[in-house]
Amino acid sequence: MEAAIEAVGLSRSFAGVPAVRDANLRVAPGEITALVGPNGSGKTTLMLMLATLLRPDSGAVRIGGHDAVTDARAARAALGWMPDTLGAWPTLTVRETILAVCGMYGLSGAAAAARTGEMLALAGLEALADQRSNTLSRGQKQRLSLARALVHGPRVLLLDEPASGLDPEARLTQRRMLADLAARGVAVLVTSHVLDELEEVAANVVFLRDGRTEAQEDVDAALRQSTQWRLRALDEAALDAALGRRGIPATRRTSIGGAFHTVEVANDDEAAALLAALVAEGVRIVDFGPAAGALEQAFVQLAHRAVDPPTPAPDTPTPANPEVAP
Ligand SMILES: Nc1ncnc2c1ncn2[C@@H]1O[C@H](COP(=O)(O)OP(=O)(O)OP(=O)(O)O)[C@@H](O)[C@H]1O
Repeated sequence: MEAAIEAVGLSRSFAGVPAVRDANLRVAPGEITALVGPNGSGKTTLMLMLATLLRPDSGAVRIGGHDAVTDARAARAALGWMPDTLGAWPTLTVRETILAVCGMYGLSGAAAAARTGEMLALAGLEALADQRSNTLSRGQKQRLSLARALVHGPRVLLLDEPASGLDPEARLTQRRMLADLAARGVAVLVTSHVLDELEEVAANVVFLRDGRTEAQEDVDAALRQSTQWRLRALDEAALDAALGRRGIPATRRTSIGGAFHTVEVANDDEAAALLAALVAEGVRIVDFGPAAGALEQAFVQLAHRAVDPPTPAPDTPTPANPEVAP
């Protein structure tokens, strides 16, 4: 199947300092892929190139089958872009903002009004429709930003930190919306630092470190290796004794949900064997799983692997702001 989003050997430097280096990724239609990496690893720079808003120094980008550099207009028609800050017209109301975006995509009159109504309902912004966009809360701005990205029914969605500023219920609604769009064939690439939530919604992960995409087999290996596991038993003393007999050091912690133990486990096989052994010994386990999400543990592991020293790229212009591709 042809990829909906494809980057091959993508690089971009600022003032000779590489921000993205030889990055590769591929997202199929109907897939949600998480783009994760430490602060400054190049996620936004990569997203801007995919969104046709920043010209790559080298490499190729295809969006919905269109070359994002030589056929930016077609690529833009295929994609919806949600930046990490709204950047809307401050004097326009929420409704006027969406109507203006409808106009950019060639919708006017009754068709634009109908589409705007749909977008307001989708984003839960009907009650705020006549409020000026610069008076919205951060979370409300995020909802408007997503509505704006969806106006033209794009087959590709690029979302930079879409959940930032949203309350838990709005995050849940957004995750359901993304899953729904993916089920209808939309390819979604999403960045976030809230990895537990990404893990729930994304089927694949691309890890960016120091501007480079990590090899998929390294990411998969890191995801399989959850070192800290969390256990809770009905009888804490019985659990302590069973772990002691097996010579497994455990740390007791307390949380809002009650006390639990954490142990070091080398991999999923070892975790499964430990659970089977404890149950066989009659320890009544009520909670057993990775102490933090697998994605979060993989992130920490990948982020701390040895890094190559940064190499200056050949001379490149220094833009004050990201340069907009024509
Ligand atoms: N317009 C610019 N001019 C100069 N340097 C830039 C520019 N944009 C980004 N950079 C640099 O490129 C690197 C990657 O930045 P980028 O914003 O892409 O990272 P990020 O992974 O999105 O970070 P975060 O998680 O903090 O949002 C950083 O070192 C940043 O300082």
